[in-house]
Amino acid sequence: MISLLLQPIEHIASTDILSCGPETPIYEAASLMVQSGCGSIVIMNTQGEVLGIWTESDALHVDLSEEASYQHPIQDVMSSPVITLPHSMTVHDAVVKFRQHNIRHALVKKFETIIGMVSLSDVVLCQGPEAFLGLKRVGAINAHPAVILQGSDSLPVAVNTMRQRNLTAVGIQLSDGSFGILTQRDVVRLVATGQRHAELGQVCTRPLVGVPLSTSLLQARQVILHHQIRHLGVFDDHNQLVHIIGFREIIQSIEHEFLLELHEALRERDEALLKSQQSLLLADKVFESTMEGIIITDAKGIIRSINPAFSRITGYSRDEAVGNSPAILKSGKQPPEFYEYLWRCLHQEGSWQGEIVNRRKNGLLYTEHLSITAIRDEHGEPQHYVAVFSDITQRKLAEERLHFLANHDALTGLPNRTLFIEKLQSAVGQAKQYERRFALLFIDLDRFKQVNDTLGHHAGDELLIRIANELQHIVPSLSTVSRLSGDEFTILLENIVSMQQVAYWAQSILDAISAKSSVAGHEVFISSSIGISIFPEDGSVADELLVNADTAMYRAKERGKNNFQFYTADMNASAIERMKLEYGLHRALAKNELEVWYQPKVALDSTRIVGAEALLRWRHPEMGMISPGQFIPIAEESSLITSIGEWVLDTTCADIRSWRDAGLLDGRIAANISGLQLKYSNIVETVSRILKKYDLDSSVLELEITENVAMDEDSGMVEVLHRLQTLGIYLSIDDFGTGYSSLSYLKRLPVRGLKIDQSFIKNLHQDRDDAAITQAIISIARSLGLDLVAEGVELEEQRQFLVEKGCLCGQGFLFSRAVPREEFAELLKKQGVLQLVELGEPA
Ligand SMILES: Nc1nc2c(ncn2[C@@H]2O[C@H](COP(=O)(O)O[C@H]3[C@@H](O)[C@H](n4cnc5c(=O)[nH]c(N)nc54)O[C@@H]3COP(=O)(O)O)[C@@H](O)[C@H]2O)c(=O)[nH]1
Repeated sequence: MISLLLQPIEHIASTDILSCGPETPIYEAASLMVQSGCGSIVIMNTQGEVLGIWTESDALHVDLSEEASYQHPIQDVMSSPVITLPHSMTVHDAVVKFRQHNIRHALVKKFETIIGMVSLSDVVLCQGPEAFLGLKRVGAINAHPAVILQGSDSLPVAVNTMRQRNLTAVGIQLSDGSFGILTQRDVVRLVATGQRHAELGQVCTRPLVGVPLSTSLLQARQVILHHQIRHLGVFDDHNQLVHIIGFREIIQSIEHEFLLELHEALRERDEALLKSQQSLLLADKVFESTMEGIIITDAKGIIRSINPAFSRITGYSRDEAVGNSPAILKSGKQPPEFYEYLWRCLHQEGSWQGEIVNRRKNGLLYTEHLSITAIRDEHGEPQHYVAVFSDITQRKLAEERLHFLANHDALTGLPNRTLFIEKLQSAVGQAKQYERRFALLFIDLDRFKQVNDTLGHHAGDELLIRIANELQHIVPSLSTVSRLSGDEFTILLENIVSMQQVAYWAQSILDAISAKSSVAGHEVFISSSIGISIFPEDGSVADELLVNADTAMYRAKERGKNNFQFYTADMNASAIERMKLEYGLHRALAKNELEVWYQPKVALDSTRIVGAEALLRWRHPEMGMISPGQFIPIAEESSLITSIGEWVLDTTCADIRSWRDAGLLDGRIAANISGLQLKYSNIVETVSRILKKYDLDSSVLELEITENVAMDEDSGMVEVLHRLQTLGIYLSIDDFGTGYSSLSYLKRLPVRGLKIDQSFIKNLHQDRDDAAITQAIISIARSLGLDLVAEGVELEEQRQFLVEKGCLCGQGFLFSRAVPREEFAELLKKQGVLQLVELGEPA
């Protein structure tokens, strides 16, 4: 309905307009109306101006009693003024005008020319009144009761009656009982022909076409159209004429329903309009206030509109953007194929979304998340493109930062284990594809833990950062340096051509790391052990290469640290062995698998026992007796040395106590003490506590410290040794001659004895150098006033040589191997109480 109401009135106006001049006599105007079948005539002057209108109902006002009145000019009886409506006015607005002016007709004007006439009936008819007509009965239209005159009544009586009672027709009862009808149109016809006094029975139209009360208005309308008449008689069940209804009444009777419907339709339209206005307003507000930038382009991609967020993000004002292409934002970071794909998506699917790097007006790059949608017309042709984007630069930076943190070591900034494994896997893939070799270097810092423990974690961190920088500078540019954990670093050397080349880099790394450096205000000497595996020889997958480089690194540790080792297949066996030992060592103490054995120290001239060295033994349930030379380094690496060392001291003191109680021992027993134990285990307090525990005097215990440990000037060793000396402990230097003792430093140490290393004793009877060294050590000891013990005396010639040169105390298989405590007790028993003698007193 709405669409019909919104059409212009010229579409429904009737264009058959009858007109006459204002001077036209009434009868002549009536005659024109009768001839043309029109119900009205428009009165115009010669300029074509509308002066008034004369309708069928106006004909009732003609005085039929006076003949001259027919001659009067029409302008005397016309209605004026006439409402004129513009041709483009909507039907809806015309209805409003009809109601405002209480009229049923209006002329339609186009460019000052009257082109037609529109009536309320035209409006109703153009809406298709069938639906309303079908629902209503003729009895329900509230028509006037029929006015019935007699056929013998005169025409003026009928005209007066119709005028006074505002009727469009009256019924005429004829002498034969049938009915005729006189309508306004009949009156016009009679005016046109000049009849004034005729009897109604002569001039009425007969017969009166009638319908019963129950007839629907739709049927009544069809009867009217069928008979080409304008009025119907309505008869009740007793065949009495109750109403006379005309086409106009029929239409008027549904006007009410029609207007109600119209009102409802308009209300709905207004509501819909309001809603759409509100949603437009809302959309407008969203457009203006959203945080997302919005660009609307035409079909050619030219910017037609942008919102404030666009300007905020890009820096381009509305004037700068509108009329331009979004290419003003192009950063050059996306290749042409990217844009080709974007446009293909837009054409095929109507939308695209993704991330894109663009450039702000100030030249800075930013990343945006962009959604573009094509707006198509009803033919599917794109009319506009709407692009909505948000600036995700900060989010991307945060994501990148998170990604970096997840893949890099926070302290050094180097790739961490996760990223290293990725790079290693990728290196394997590349090397396989291009048949190349690469080397994996596994670097572990030696004694880094001590730096941490003694100087604190800040110093440790400082050292790690320095080493990380060092490594990055030293290796070839395409290498990847990573930090796996703590003091473990890896280096991937790609495209290697020879083992010599790898060895060169490994040595360079060792040299760089072992250089003396200052950390947290202290001079530290740090070194490293490097294990190397080569692709493809030492592994075809990342894990295998890493495990093998790690194994080779352990071999480097075993070989005295500060060196590098290439992986070899046999390393695996010893690595597994080592793992087994380490695992077993953890439970050895708890399971009582450790024992302390004793090797006698004898007076070389008399072979009488003058002391003993406590030596640790591990009776492994499966592997049998394991030498301390095998497991002490593992204990040192895994920090087990502290508890094991303490257990040795406790067991030794317990044995001393029992031998003293048995009256077997009145002398001194030596125990070995590891450098780590000395530095990090509160050795002074431990020794003091254990002596107290067994109620022993400190003079019964000797501690042997290896030469290298004793010479470590930077570790605070001297202070510990002094404290032990203060406690009354006898200190001696083990393996003397293998290290690099500075005699002046040695002189300052609170040691009382030297033990000549067995490597010199072994061949002294046949090697002049060893004999000379041994003799030199004996001289040094003498000049420094130190006791001497020769270790590893296996032959009589060795014993004699030593006695001759003045070394009077020795230890070796010539006299006894290390034996279990019970056996040692037996040895003591055989020769009586062990006296404390000044061993090896220089001659
Ligand atoms: N920190 C600790 N170190 C310890 C402890 N117990 C032993 N050790 C050290 O282990 C290394 C190996 O010791 P071991 O296998 O017991 O060998 C000792 C002797 O059995 C051996 N020896 C003695 N005489 C001879 C000989 O005539 N020939 C020969 N081939 N070997 C002989 O020498 C080792 C004693 O060496 P040393 O300590 O240098 O006097 C060794 O370094 C031990 O120090 C422990 O409890 N803690």
